[in-house]
Amino acid sequence: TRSSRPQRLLSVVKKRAAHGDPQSVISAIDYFCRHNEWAMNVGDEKGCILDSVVSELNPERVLELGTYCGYSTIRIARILPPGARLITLEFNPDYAAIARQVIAWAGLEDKVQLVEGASEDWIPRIKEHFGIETFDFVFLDHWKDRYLPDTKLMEECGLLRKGTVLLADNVICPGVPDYLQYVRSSPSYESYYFKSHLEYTQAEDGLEKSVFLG
Ligand SMILES: Cn1cnc(CNC(=O)c2cc(-c3ccc(F)cc3)cc(O)c2O)c1
Ligand SMILES: [Mg+2]
Repeated sequence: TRSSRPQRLLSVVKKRAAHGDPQSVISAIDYFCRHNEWAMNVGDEKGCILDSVVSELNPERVLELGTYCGYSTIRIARILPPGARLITLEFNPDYAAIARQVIAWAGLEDKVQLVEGASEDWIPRIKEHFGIETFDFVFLDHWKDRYLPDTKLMEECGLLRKGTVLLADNVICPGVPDYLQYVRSSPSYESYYFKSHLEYTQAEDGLEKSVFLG
């Protein structure tokens, strides 16, 4: 049977990118998705915004919701300070299996822990399972109808502290209207919209950066 899109992405990475070189993995995926086959990675344009938010914050503890093929996982992990850790949750086992190989090809497996399962099942267990108090940075890129309930769940589980930065992908396309309304109207958040484009296209999309005020 035909290979899957994530399998095709992994084979491009192995063919075009240098083992242990995260930037070459990022470039190989972006080239393929722009010239051969679109895929729902955060992409190069929004990826540069992600890079700037992460490098300004220099987070020690990072949570990513929605791994897909690991593209944003390696974008973040490649610029984390030594000793920093990224936990990434992926519901789909096929995506997770590909992502593990992409992360390993980039040589970043020591900074990343990929966990398979539903975010609502894992979020309440992160503290005791990973020995983590709170997160410094959270990247939301999973199912769009889970952004708001999972954000409320992270608040309830005490995983956010004064100053924790949430960065949400796709706030325009496909869109997360309930999440946007919440973080923009809640007194517990200070939000900012980075206008950009849907990965590899000219359609509008953007990232919403929301600082938790406690
Ligand atoms: C199945 N699945 C596993 N994870 C997820 C969560 N991600 C998305 O849904 C997602 C979707 C799109 C997108 C798709 C079609 C379209 F026409 C326009 C945009 C872009 C993204 O950046 C995304 O993150 C979905
Ligand atoms: Mg996305």
